[in-house]
Amino acid sequence: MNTFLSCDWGTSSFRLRLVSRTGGHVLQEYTSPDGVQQIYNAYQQELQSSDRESYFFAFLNNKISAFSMQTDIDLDGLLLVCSGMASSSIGIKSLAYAGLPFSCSGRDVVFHFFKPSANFGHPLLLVSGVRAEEDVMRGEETQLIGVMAKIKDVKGNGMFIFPGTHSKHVAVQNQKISNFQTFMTGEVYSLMSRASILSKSVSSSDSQGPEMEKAFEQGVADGAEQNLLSAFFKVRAKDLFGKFNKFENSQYLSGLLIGNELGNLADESGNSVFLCSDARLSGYYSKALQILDIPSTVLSPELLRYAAVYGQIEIINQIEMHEKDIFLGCL
Ligand SMILES: O=C(O)C(=O)C[C@@H](O)[C@H](O)CO
Repeated sequence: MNTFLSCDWGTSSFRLRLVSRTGGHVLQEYTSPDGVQQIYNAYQQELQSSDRESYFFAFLNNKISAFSMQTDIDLDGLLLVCSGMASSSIGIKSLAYAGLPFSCSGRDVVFHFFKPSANFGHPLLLVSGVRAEEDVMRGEETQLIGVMAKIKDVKGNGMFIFPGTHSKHVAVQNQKISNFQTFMTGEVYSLMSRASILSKSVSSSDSQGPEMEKAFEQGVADGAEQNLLSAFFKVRAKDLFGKFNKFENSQYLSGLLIGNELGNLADESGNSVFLCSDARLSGYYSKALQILDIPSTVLSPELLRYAAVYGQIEIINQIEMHEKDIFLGCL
């Protein structure tokens, strides 16, 4: 079989794709905000009448049936590959992390293979994450494997930035992850703009303009230079003193956080920086890198959209190469 189902399941998003293994073409796609966190919370509220694995399998069965109806394609028995938070303490099954150094070829991936069962009729390859001394990631390693497979001119060294709820700065040396660091940029933005006193001083908007850009630029510069806990309060002061309106202030807050995150890259001189972002955040991060004078290569947001799919294909290839019989009859 040349097609498989690819699931990139994050804390707050669910992406299911029908993929042709040759060339990595995405034939059909379904996305929803049904992140792992939401399913785990629902499982906990339902008085745990079933075990966690069965609960997640029931959810996946429903999603795959709906996907099959929507596309009018028979998906029965297709291999499902799942990366991201599905292998975490709030996912289908908690898997141990792989350690460092971690090869970007996919060779070092820790995984669990579920044969088709009465509960779930698909063979399932559940991909685990990677741990550092004091940090963890699940999902970004698979995206990085995909990026490295597609970008042939990357020499195998550099700092790879994956913006998001939990932004990752991943250091790669000789095609291996040597270390990484998480920045809670997206999550802190959401908390500060919704749940703190600053919620009264900011309003998000999709519109752009020179004033909005100026506010973002100032935020990036202040965030990179100043103590963040103190800089946060300037958002309130700017509102009270009429220096920025609430839309501009939202850009300023966003700039503060991104500037503070990227300010850490000042020590990276001599190491190439690669921005690995989807379309939603690429503009903000590339602008911030420019403002901070950090030379970087901005990878195409279209490549990042499907990086998890490309990474999963590399992982399948590696597993097939080293554990020949595992997919017998599934692929
Ligand atoms: O492994 C875990 O439990 C995580 O929390 C990893 C998380 O940071 C993802 O990498 C991105 O959200």
